[in-house]
Amino acid sequence: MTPSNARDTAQSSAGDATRLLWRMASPERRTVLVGIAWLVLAAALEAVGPLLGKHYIDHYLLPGRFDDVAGMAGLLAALLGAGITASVVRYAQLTRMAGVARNAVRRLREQVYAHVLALPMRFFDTQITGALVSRVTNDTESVNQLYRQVLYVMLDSGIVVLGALAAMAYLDWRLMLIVALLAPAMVGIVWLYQRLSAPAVAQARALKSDINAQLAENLAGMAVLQASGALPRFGRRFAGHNAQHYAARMQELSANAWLLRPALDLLNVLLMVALIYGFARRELSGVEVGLLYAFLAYLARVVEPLIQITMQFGQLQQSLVAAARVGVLLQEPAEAPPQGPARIEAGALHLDGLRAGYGDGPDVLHPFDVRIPAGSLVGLVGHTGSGKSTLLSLLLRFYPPRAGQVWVDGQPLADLDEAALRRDLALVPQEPQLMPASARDNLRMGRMDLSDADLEAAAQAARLHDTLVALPQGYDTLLGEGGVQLSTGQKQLLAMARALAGRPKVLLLDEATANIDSATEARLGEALAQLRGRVTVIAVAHRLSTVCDADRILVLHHGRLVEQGTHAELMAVDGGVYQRLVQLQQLED
Ligand SMILES: Nc1ncnc2c1ncn2[C@@H]1O[C@H](COP(=O)(O)OP(=O)(O)OP(=O)(O)O)[C@@H](O)[C@H]1O
Repeated sequence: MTPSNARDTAQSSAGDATRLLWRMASPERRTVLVGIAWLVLAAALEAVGPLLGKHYIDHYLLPGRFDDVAGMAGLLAALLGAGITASVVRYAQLTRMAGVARNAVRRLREQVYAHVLALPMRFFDTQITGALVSRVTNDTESVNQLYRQVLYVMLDSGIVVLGALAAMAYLDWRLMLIVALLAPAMVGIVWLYQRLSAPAVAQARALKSDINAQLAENLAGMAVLQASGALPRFGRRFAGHNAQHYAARMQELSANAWLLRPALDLLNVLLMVALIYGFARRELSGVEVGLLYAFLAYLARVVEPLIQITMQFGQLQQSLVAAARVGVLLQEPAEAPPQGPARIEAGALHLDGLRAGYGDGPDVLHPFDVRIPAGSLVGLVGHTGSGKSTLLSLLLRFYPPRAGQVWVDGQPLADLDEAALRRDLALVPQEPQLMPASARDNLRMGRMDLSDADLEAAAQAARLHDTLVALPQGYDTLLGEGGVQLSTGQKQLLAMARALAGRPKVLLLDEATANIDSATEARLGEALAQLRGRVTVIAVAHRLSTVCDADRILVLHHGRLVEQGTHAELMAVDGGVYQRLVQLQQLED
């Protein structure tokens, strides 16, 4: 992000960020309003202090009326009572505001998480995982700081300042006006500070997200990094980002160091001089000594909170940028859930003139018309990059087609209820993912309607049961990060069992047997054969032995359906793409 871009982001989004914060806190609007009312009361009680002091000077100290013990004791009791009550009220309210802040951030984080998970797959094509994680964790935490500052320091200090100014106006409004000059001066300082620091803050935030992204990317690809000897190059890239982050933070800190506390301290001294000058021009009678005391006491109550407020602007700036980044993520359009059929009854598919591509790129799948009867086994083959996975992605509704439609049992796939789609259409992906959880939980994947017997039956069918039973705690052994690591082939079997456990109507296999030895593959073939007639299976395979007894094989070439038929029919096409693929594979073997 260039500095000017960063400044635009920071400034244009401050309003959006404020609206977002208000929305998140709005369920507790009443608590905030009641809290403000109590804080006003606390400020009023505190403002009474110097008035009582003035009364003591004017009525007891200067006239020497020390014999009125009862009066002085009353005064002292009033002073103590006001001070203690103000402290208790403030403590209670600030604790209550902290609860509001934490609740608002909890709500925000839940909303961001749910929103991100509901975003269409194409969104993730352009996102870097670490940067997204940074938004959901760091940025929302920074928003918490914002609430704390707005609700605690700014609100509380603002009310104290107003209380002190009101008391000064009651005593002498002309002298109060001299003190009130501090407010526009402070606004000027903060404005200047924001202009100087906003771009640096936004830039530092974006760079921090880059740093997180690089770290996440490196950790995920550690084996490749180490094997390719790329560590020094990545180290230099990391150091580069880190140095830029340091420079951006230093730029912001130097604006902070010059403008916030020192500038206000200077203003404080100037005000003090102005006030004393104001008093010097008046006749210093006995009454005026009490007034001078009260004014100096109130001046401290105006200046210190104002310093507190301005000191917060550095953090405020960062938090606003973070809130804006979270806001942008929340504005990312999610798709409305379709309201169509709630089940896939049979699993008959009709691929009707599908055209597909990514972003603004060219079409990678060109229209063809294929009807797949329910319960049949269909092989999908073709060279690398021919569009096989793209076709599966359309069936999974990860991307909408540019034209055409998939029909499931005569209903548009696009209308199928989301839960039904995910339950009745299962995928065994090319790269199976294990969660850091037990084998059982990895099989169940949150589907609480599946019994242990269902899971074990699926593991039996996927030829994984014996492997799992042999683990230290059997099905309860922790797998994945920090647990037992399965081999790539075993992971594929687990992904297969996971898919079978839900008893899908349509099963998509994306190179599901690529890492499995021939003996296991043959046994899996038997398991798949048992699904015949009950489950529609579409199997993408490079290893053609997997699909040679399929009911039909679809051959894709540069995104076009160029051949289809049984293995025997396709082998009979002299010079055909399928025949060549088989011959090439025989040569490799
Ligand atoms: N997320 C994506 N963004 C942009 N282009 C993509 C994306 N995924 C695939 N492509 C492009 O679409 C084309 C088809 O890719 P696809 O993954 O469907 O091929 P495939 O037949 O499954 O290949 P393989 O056998 O290697 O898995 C390729 O040219 C690929 O570069």
